[in-house]
Amino acid sequence: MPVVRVLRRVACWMLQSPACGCRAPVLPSRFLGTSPRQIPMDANFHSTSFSEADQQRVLITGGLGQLGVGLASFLRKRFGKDNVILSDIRKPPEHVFLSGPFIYSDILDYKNLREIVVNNRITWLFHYSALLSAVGEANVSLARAVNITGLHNVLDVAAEHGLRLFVPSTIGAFGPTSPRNPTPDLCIQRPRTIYGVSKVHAELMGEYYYYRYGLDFRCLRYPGIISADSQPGGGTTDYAVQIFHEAVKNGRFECNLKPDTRLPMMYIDDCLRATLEVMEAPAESLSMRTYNISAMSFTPEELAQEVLKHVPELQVTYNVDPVRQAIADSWPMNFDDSNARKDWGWKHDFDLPELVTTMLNFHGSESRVAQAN
Ligand SMILES: NC(=O)C1=CN([C@@H]2O[C@H](COP(=O)(O)OP(=O)(O)OC[C@H]3O[C@@H](n4cnc5c(N)ncnc54)[C@H](O)[C@@H]3O)[C@@H](O)[C@H]2O)C=CC1
Ligand SMILES: CC(=O)[C@H](N)C(=O)O
Repeated sequence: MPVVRVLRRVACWMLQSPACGCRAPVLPSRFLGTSPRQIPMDANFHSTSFSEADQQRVLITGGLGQLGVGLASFLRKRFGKDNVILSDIRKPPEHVFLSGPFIYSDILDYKNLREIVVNNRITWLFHYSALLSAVGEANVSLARAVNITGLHNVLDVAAEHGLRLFVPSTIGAFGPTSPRNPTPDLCIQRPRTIYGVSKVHAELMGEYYYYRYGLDFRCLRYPGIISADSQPGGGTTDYAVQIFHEAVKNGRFECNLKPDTRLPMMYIDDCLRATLEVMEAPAESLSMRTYNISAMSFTPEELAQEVLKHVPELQVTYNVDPVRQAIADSWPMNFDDSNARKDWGWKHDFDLPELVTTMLNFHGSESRVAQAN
């Protein structure tokens, strides 16, 4: 009988969320040994002076990439301009610098990160810094540093200061042995890129910190994201952004993936809304800490056909990049996001036709769209 009781307690500790109340208290030495990050035994990660009802103070790392500027502008509408700080290691363009707070932050510099969080009384952190799939393969050691060591710094700072932490994962966290059509939330994950390996690591570390230290870690696996006003940072799905720039600029597009390569994709507005929705979801509605989200799935050929409806003179050719093609061939073709839809009501707005009209309109081709209709 005592054995059964002990086993039950252990199972409860291993399986339940920190919120369940039946969990054993956090282990005596909560943190990481000898580093300056060592935390006193009586530290309480949730003892900041901010409550849920308080105004959030937000930090975005890696904010000058394809997604960060859009995220900042989206979150500023919700929390106020001065409460959302964009950060990166690059120099911001003037319009970004003038649009709200910007700060230098290298996620590899733990003390710098901690100073920013403390001085700005940050409560929520969106961790966007990363090297994406194609550039990651071109510079594995840098990708390992930024995507893995950088993540460790972010996790520690977030846990130490009781932050709510969002880290995006990706369709790239799956590999050739995962079910690809569709790919569920929970299945075999054996990616073969440093990017994918680092994202599986992020998913697992975030969940570990949640169960072990009560860190409020939330993660979405994004599909390829398509945005009009920002350039992609070296991924495998970049072609789906570039086709719009090229279609409008010179009426020609050379695609670096084969015409029948099917990948899950999403318009940036859906992606940013999903990100805020999962961050604002009540903890009790989240049955998992990492969710797939999905909107549409198409091949280069299907995307080109849809663009051609509006830009009939567009010429599309194919010159396959073997690195990107091998990556794409190992990724999901369709993403199963039924858990996100069930748990916190995720619903996308943009399918392929809306995506194409929105992108072309943004690129100033309203007249072409009008002509074609
Ligand atoms: N764009 C997409 O289609 C998808 C993006 N994601 C994830 O969303 C996040 C944002 O993606 P993007 O904006 O597209 O990436 P991006 O590659 O365009 O931007 C990443 C940013 O990280 C910054 N960075 C690099 N090293 C840094 C360091 N040491 N310290 C601080 N910042 C550093 C870069 O300067 C860059 O501005 C990434 O984590 C990515 O993995 C996930 C799936 C799809
Ligand atoms: C899907 C992603 O994570 C990114 N756009 C990439 O292609 O690397």
